[in-house]
Amino acid sequence: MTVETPQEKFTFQAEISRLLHILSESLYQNREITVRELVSNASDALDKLRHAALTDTDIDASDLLISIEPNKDEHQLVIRDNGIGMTRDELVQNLGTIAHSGSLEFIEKLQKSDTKDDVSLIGQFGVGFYSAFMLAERVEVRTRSYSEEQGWVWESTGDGSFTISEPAEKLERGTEIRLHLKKDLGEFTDPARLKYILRKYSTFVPHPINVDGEHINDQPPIWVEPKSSVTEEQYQNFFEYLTHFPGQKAQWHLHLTADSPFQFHSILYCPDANLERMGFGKSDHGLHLCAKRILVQNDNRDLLPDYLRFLRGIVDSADLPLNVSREALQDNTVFRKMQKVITKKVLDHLDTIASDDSAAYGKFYGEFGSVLREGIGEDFDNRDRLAKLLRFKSTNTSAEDGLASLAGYCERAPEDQKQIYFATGADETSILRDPNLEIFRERNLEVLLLTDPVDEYVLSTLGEFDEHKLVPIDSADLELPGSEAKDSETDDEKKEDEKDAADLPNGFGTVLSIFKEALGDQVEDVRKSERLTESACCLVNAKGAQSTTMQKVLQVNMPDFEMSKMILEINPKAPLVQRLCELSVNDDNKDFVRTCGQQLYSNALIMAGLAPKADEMSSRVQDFMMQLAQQKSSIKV
Ligand SMILES: Nc1ncnc2c1ncn2[C@@H]1O[C@H](COP(=O)(O)OP(=O)(O)OP(=O)(O)O)[C@@H](O)[C@H]1O
Repeated sequence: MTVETPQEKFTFQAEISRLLHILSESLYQNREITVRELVSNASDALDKLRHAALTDTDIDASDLLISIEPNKDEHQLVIRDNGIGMTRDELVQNLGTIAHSGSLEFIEKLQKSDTKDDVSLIGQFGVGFYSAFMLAERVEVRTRSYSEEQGWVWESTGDGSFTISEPAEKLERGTEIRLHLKKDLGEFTDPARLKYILRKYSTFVPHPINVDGEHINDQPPIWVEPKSSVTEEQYQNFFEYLTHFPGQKAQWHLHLTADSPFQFHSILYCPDANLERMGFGKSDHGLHLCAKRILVQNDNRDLLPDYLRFLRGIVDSADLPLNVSREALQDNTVFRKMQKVITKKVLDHLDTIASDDSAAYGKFYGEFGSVLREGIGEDFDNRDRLAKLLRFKSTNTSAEDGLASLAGYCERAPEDQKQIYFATGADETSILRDPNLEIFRERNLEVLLLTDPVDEYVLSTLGEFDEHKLVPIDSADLELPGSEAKDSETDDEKKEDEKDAADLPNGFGTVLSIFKEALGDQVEDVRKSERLTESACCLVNAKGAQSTTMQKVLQVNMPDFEMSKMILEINPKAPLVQRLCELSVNDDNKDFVRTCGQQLYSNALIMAGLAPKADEMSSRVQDFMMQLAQQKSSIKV
């Protein structure tokens, strides 16, 4: 037995203590993931050493190896690598604090959930090492950095603190993780069981893995193989290897090979679920970037635009320099061309799915549409292509799988329809109650239903699609098919218009002017509505103004933002309005009509999701109730 002296004691960062507590209590059954995580760290350490050797010829990066040594008698499992190793400071930093931004969210999520499924995600959040405490009651790390002669021993029982000491013996370069296994976990000393686990999760590790001296991973790098020779199982295994997510299937994958003008091989995967939607923060994973099969970066986020950040995979190119910094890579011409080509190929692939299998595309869009649509604002060159990939709910029930594309919308629209109409609101039910929709319903015109303000932002950024202007239904800019070109109206149509004007109830003009006077500068205007068929009134945004939903979002985010004044539209066919017109001939009713105007405006505000002045409205409604109550009789007949 070796004796280490002296020991220095450290406390784990609070978040790590929380994580260790959760992991040690976790009932999660799939403890195999610990082996995967530790082997993955060992592989990273070998990659780092090989990378360092590119610039430092004194480093011997030959015979890199990961060895797994089970010890039944001692009830221990050792995972050893001859990689980059860690200095004392690196040990304190790397195995005592949280380095990755996403990991705090992961821990918070674990605390809230019953941890059953979420633990399997541990490797995605840069805290994989700590999974060692799911298997071990005590963990010992013996390590020596390639950059120094002195080695170090890190030790912890996962109870809130760890110690660091100098080993008695001289350590080889690299890292050894010794797991003193929990009592009931003897299976992790069984070589057959370990080989099974490693073949399942670590078969694509690009360095040899030995179990008790036997080399067990001989999987060829499938991305450089011809597509026809790669099986679905290999694609699936590689996806699991890349994502550290056992059992999750990719929605689709794209295997790309190019020889000119530059050479590259790539496999890109679209995961099944979007973790960002599940409450984890913005995904910060990247692609594995290799040059001639040697890993250059394992989280490259520059090769794909941000709006495709959900894709996972590998890109391997003989034309990329091996030894470059992130910044230098950005300036590399081949790299920039590769960005364009890969983005184009992904968009081509999405086009194909969208046209060949709308159900599959609907599933994809449901998960990742919220990320993809960011591209409309970010990627000017591909904006038109991205616009074709957008999907929305729509009032047209025959739209593909409940989601409508802009192209499909334009095909279905009458030929003289020059605009694409959209309605916005907190949810579909409240949008469908919007009185502004009445005319569209009556004339059977399709309206896109937007429940996420980001969609409205996307459509306003887009401006138009296929020569159709994108217009919110509560806009004064609305042009309905058939309502333009008054000059070319036939005599019959002109007569119809005149008849309409003559049909206006007597006193309508008086009612409008009483309303205008009552509302003063609270509104931009009060006018006759062409869009209402049933409701008495609605609010419309003045020409050029943003929609109400958009303005509400701006108001929440910018305290100084002032909503623009709206136009109150009155429906002359509504029975209440007609009665007010009759009453308006008698001057004695003027006050009553005025109060009705104020109340109609309050109602319209509520329907538009805006708040009327609560005190004024409640006393007004109370007065109305009083008037009605006084007309009732208390005598029982
Ligand atoms: N075998 C090892 N050799 C050298 N350094 C290691 C080794 N294992 C862990 N480390 C260091 O500890 C850090 C924390 O490891 P952990 O598994 O918790 O997260 P990570 O590996 O950084 O995350 P990710 O798996 O997302 O890359 C690593 O980044 C690395 O610097």
